[in-house]
Order: sequence, then structure tokens, then C-alpha cells
Amino acid sequence: MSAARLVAYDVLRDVDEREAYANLALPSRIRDAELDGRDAGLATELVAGALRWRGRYDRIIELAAGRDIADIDARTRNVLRLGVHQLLGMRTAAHAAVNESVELQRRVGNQNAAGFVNGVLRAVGRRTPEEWDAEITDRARTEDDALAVRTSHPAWVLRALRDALRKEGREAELEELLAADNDAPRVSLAVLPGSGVGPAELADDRAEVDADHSDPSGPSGPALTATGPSPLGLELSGGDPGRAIAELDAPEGRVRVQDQGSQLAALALTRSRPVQAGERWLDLCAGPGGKTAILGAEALAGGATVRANEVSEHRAELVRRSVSGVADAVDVVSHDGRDDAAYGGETFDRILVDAPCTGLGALRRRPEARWRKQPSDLPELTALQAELLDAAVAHLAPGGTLAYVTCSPHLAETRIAVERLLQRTPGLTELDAREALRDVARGDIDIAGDALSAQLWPHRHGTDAMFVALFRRA
Ligand SMILES: C[S@@+](CC[C@H](N)C(=O)[O-])C[C@H]1O[C@@H](n2cnc3c(N)ncnc32)[C@H](O)[C@@H]1O
Repeated sequence: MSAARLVAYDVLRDVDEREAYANLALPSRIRDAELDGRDAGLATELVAGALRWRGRYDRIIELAAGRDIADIDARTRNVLRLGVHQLLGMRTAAHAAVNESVELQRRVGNQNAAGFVNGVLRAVGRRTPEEWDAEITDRARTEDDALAVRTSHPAWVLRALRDALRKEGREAELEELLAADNDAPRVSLAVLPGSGVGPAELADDRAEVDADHSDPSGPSGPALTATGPSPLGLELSGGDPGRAIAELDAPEGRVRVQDQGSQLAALALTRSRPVQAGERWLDLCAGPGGKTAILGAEALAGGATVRANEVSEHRAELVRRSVSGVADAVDVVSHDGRDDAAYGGETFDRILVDAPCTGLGALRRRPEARWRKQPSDLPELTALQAELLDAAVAHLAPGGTLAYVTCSPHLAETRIAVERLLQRTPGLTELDAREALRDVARGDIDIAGDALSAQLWPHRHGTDAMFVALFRRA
């Protein structure tokens, strides 16, 4: 039985039983099993596919088995999900997918269910993915249920995404968005401002090196291009980002993996008005420090300084590492952002509240995330977001700018949170975040809706679904 499949199975179990993040569990399992590059690639594809498509595959398993998915034991369920992904999502030959899955079941699951696995997967393999999708649609109770299952989104997430698009008058984009959530994104890098070299130059240098060394008959390496909506952004077509960064001729710690929506959100605050030397900035929820690094670089260039706060000590340590290239401008502390201690007795000219949220904006990068969150998580999160915002506003200097950012398009965490903040906070004015983003973006950027706040989208901007609102205190 292939070691890659066993690794993939173990990671699915880590995700189920230990609430592990697949992108963290996978590399350590791959290392422990000493998989070579090809098998590591296979294990990665199996894990991402089985997790991302879980909702759709579970319905297909139910239809093929004539049994509710909840009535199949957890181990067998994961063996079946991996098998269905090989049959419908990869080009694995049907007999290999079935035989390998039966072997896996014998090894890790209930021996007596090996025949069941064999029978279900044979039934799954007798139809094409399109035929299964047609069957899902025929048997669904509602059109929404059919769409949610075919695109493997929980129904409540689908409704939340539709509500957010509808608010912008863009409901027609829903299916495009759902498809984008299921596409593994290209890796984006950020070149921190003030690095002495910009993204276009780095991409050109790399293209020249590739042209000098490439063997015209061999495959070319992953491409690095200065593309995407962030003026700091580079996009990598594949391969190991750490290696690509190490090969660039840029100062240590200045080029980093970061979604371009995150880059834009940080720049919307730092470039919303010119920086005055001596300004004090605060990043209230800083861990793991992606946006702090941009704030730090912008602060260094403009003569400002940054206090970065993060409630978790462990994540505060990640922030310290993340800002190593711009450490002179950044002071990292660890407090609850609702406590005065987080502010060190000061007020700030700019504050970023990149609040803890459902993370529904990053589904394409975290394949298990959509199955983890529940609507019941929302009240606690929105209460925390409001408390963090209130504490931040209380420490904003007169004339200071506040950015409220979430990696979620859920209206309760975005537009509704903004309306409520404005209602309860006299003296706070909302600024035009759409304009701020258009001003900083590379090229034209299509931000929809009448609100002053801005919602980015995977299908429209190639970014995570980041939300940005800006405010000024009188
Ligand atoms: C969305 S993440 C921030 C991402 C970060 N700004 C970046 O770009 O890398 C939210 C962070 O808020 C932290 N957090 C949660 N509750 C908090 C609180 N009460 N005070 C401060 N930080 C908090 C979480 O630990 C998490 O690291």
C-alpha cells in the first residue's frame, strides 16, 4: 500500500481527532514518513481534495452506499473520502483507487468493512463526476442544497456569501465565488516597502536567471511574476515558496508569503494619508504578524513607530519573528486588546484592528476551515470584535485613523459591525475605504456596492475575501 495514502489518511485523522490544521499537520507527517517529492505531492493533493470536497463526496458516498454518512464509522469515512477523490478528482485508474483503498481500510480501519469499501467505491467509479452532480441535483431538497453540496460548501456559508454579494448588487457572481473557493490559489509574496528593490525588478531578475540557465529541452521552473492587485505583490506559479524567496536577491526578511488582500488592507491604513514623522501606530491583533511587517516597513520609511499587540504569547513570538526585517520600528507586546495594558497608557495616530473572525474569506487556503465553523460561533466573535473596536477607538488620538479588517465577508462581521460601531460612537466618521484601496492598488480594482467600506473577493480580485473599513476620530 502506498505510503502517501497512509500519510494522507493520518492527516485526515489529525484534523478530525485533534482539530489539527492540515497545512501544519501535513509537512510533519510527510517528514516523519520520509516521503520523496512525488509522494509528498500525492499526499498533499489527497488531503486537500478530501477535505475541500468533503461535503460533495459525503453525499456521493451516501448515494452510492444507500446509507447516511453519519452511520459509517469515522475511519471508514475517511478511507472512502480519499478513495472518492482518487476516482472523481484525480486521474487515478479505478482499479488502483479501489484496491489501494481496500488495503488502506484493512490496515487502519475495521477489517470487516473492507468489502463495504470495495462495493461503495466500485459503485462510485461507475459514474462520471458530472453524472454524480446530476444525481445530487435530482435528489436535493432545494436548489440551494444542490448548489451547496455540488460546490462542497455548508449551506449556511453559501447563504452568508450570497448575502454579502447581494449587498453589493453582485449576487450573480455567487457560483464564480464558490468555484474560486475550491481552487488552490497561487502563492503570493509581499516585497516589503523600503527593501531597495521592488516586485517588478525581482521578477525581471529571476526571469533573466531562468533564461540564462534553462535547458530549452527541459521543463521550466515555476514562474515569478509581479502580478495581482497589491503594489508589493509577486505571484509564484508553483514550487516551494521558501526556496523561491531564498533565491531572490533581496535583503533577509523583506520578502514574505502573504495574500495580496492582506497586503492591500495594511496599505489602506498606512497610505490613507501622508505619514508625519513621529506618528505612533498600533496593530491590536497582530499575530502571526503578516500585516505588522508591512506596517513596520511603512513606519520605518515615514519615521513612525508601531506597537504590535497579540493576546497569545506564542503568536506574539511569531510576530517578533515576522518583523525581524523591520524590527527597529516595531515593539511587540502580549495583552488582551480589550485591556488598557494593551495600549501602554498611550493614544495612537493609526490603529489596525485585524479582528479574530470566522475566516470564511480564506476557504481556498484552508481546506478544512469551512467544516469547522458553525453559525453558533458568530455571536461570541461579533461581541469580541465590537469590544476590541470600542477599546481601540478609546485609544485613538484626535484626528487618528482606525482600520477595521476581517478575513471574512460575513455581513455580521463586516457591514453590520461597521453600522453598529458608528451608531454607538459619537465623533467617529467613516472614511472611503474603496477610494483608499483604489489609490494603493496596482491597476484598476473593481470594488462594488454603495458602502464606504470595501470587500475583496477571491473570484474578482484573486485575493482572500478581506473586508476593510476606515474611520477617523474627530
Ligand atoms: C485575524 S488574526 C490577525 C492576523 C494578523 N493581523 C496578520 O496579518 O498576520 C487575529 C488575531 O487576533 C488575536 N486575538 C484574539 N483575541 C484577541 C484579543 N482579545 N486581544 C488581542 N488579540 C486577540 C488572535 O490570537 C489572532 O492572532
